[in-house]
Amino acid sequence: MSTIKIEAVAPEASRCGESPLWEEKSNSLLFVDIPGKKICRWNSLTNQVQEIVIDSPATSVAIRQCGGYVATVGTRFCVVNWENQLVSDLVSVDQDKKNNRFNDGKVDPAGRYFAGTMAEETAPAVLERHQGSLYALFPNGTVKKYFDNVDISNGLDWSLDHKIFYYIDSLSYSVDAFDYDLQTGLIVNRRSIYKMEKEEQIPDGMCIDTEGKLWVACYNGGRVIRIDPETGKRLQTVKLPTDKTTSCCFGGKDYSELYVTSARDGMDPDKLSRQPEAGKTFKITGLGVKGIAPFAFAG
Ligand SMILES: O=C(O)[C@H](O)[C@@H](O)[C@H](O)[C@H](O)CO
Ligand SMILES: [Zn+2]
Repeated sequence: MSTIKIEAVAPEASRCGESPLWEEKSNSLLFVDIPGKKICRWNSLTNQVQEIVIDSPATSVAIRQCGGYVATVGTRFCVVNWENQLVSDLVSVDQDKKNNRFNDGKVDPAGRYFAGTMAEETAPAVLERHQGSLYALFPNGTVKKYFDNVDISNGLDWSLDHKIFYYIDSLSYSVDAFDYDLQTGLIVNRRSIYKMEKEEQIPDGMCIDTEGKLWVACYNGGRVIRIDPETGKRLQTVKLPTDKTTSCCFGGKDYSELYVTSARDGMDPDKLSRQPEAGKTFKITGLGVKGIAPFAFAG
């Protein structure tokens, strides 16, 4: 039995850290600070953080096959050139919805960049409902809209055999699954595979491990949970030292460390003084499970 250890990494706290992503070649963890309008890259070897500050909320980041990164910023899919700190627009969505922005995003095993939108919040989880949609940017530059009527488009990932797409619309308090067609990127047959328990609060970001189990960050729940998508059972709970845990990804050597982002925005001063690490990114070791490398955008 291994011992689980949790430590905050990356010196600075984010207002709302999100979209952690391990980049093997730089031994780094990328993540965003949504209201901080930043894309951050923490080098695990030097403990240094580099960041790119943008003009709109940066909500997710992904590796690009041909070099550099792609990101969702405001309602735009963008290309990020880290060397010269340039962020350039590829394509916009939700142009009729001025109060919308992207939220979580991730690249599928065929190199398509999936990301969903939501109305901007006035406070955490307080927003005009049903304004969001789920999109994907295909490698040929076209954008496909899958469905609308989303409250807070959040965690997403694919099963190890690439036949299932997992998806979270936070205010449904459910983790959902669709049948996935890797060839076409089409999703059908939506169903719920896990309903959150009361103390688990709001499902946010998620990632899959090498056993095909899902790790879900519980916003306001201060934990990540491991669920079995086949049985709908929770297998494990790992509590973190702060309540607003937002997302998770595996990284580090052999993808054996779980990185968890968190937020401090929306916490009252009393809570903040009791949870001084709010907004930090945490590294969990000793879980005894591993994750998989992120897929890179193929466009
Ligand atoms: O991190 C995100 O996905 C959202 O952008 C956040 O604002 C929170 O998750 C949300 O407030 C929880 O409901
Ligand atoms: Zn999220």
